[in-house]
Amino acid sequence: MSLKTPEQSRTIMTDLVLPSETNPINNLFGGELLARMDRAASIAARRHSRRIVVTASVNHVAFNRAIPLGSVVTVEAKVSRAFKSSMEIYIDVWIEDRESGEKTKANEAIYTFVAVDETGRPVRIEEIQPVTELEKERYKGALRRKQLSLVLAGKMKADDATELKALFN
Ligand SMILES: CCCCCCCCCCCCCCCC(=O)SCCNC(=O)CCNC(=O)[C@H](O)C(C)(C)COP(=O)(O)OP(=O)(O)OC[C@H]1O[C@@H](n2cnc3c(N)ncnc32)[C@H](O)[C@@H]1OP(=O)(O)O
Repeated sequence: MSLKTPEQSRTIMTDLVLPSETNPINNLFGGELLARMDRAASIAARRHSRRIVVTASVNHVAFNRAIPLGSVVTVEAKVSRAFKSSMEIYIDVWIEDRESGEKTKANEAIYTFVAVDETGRPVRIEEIQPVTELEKERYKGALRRKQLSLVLAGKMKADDATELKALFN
């Protein structure tokens, strides 16, 4: 049987920015965006694993562009790599120009989800096979990012993070 692809987990959520979701300078609250990304990522993780999933870590968030009130925001999440029970989810955030409809990349983030059983214990999941160049690039970097996240969380010794250390050699 062929492996699942990142495309099969792709989850797209499009929504508006309402006044109750903005900060005093009329841009989307960072926390609101984090919640939207968490929701999209959890569905992508679930689509890949078909199991209960929990957020284990927010590995990276870049708020590169403020998102103004009234914007149409699209959050696109895909599993970039599946390990034993954990999955890296890559999230791209786009805003749409009201006149032209053209989409501009506003932010991106990387989350880690873990598939668990009904008692919360991690369970084995299927591997994933990247197809496009971007998917292959994200797949390749995912082990390094997993090791960095584990080192920062105090769950791995820096000495054991071989893939991460290779960056500096
Ligand atoms: C079907 C389509 C339509 C679907 C339509 C419905 C969709 C409906 C979806 C609803 C989805 C709701 C989504 C709610 C999302 C929350 O909001 S969950 C709430 C927030 N999160 C939590 O409460 C999680 C609390 N933490 C835990 O339960 C445990 O720490 C964890 C995450 C299960 C890990 O447990 P653990 O004992 O550390 O287990 P351990 O074996 O050491 O690690 C397990 C894996 O996690 C990795 N890991 C652990 N910590 C980290 C870390 N900091 N960084 C990176 N990796 C880590 C390990 O490396 C390991 O990876 P693998 O090598 O197995 O791949």
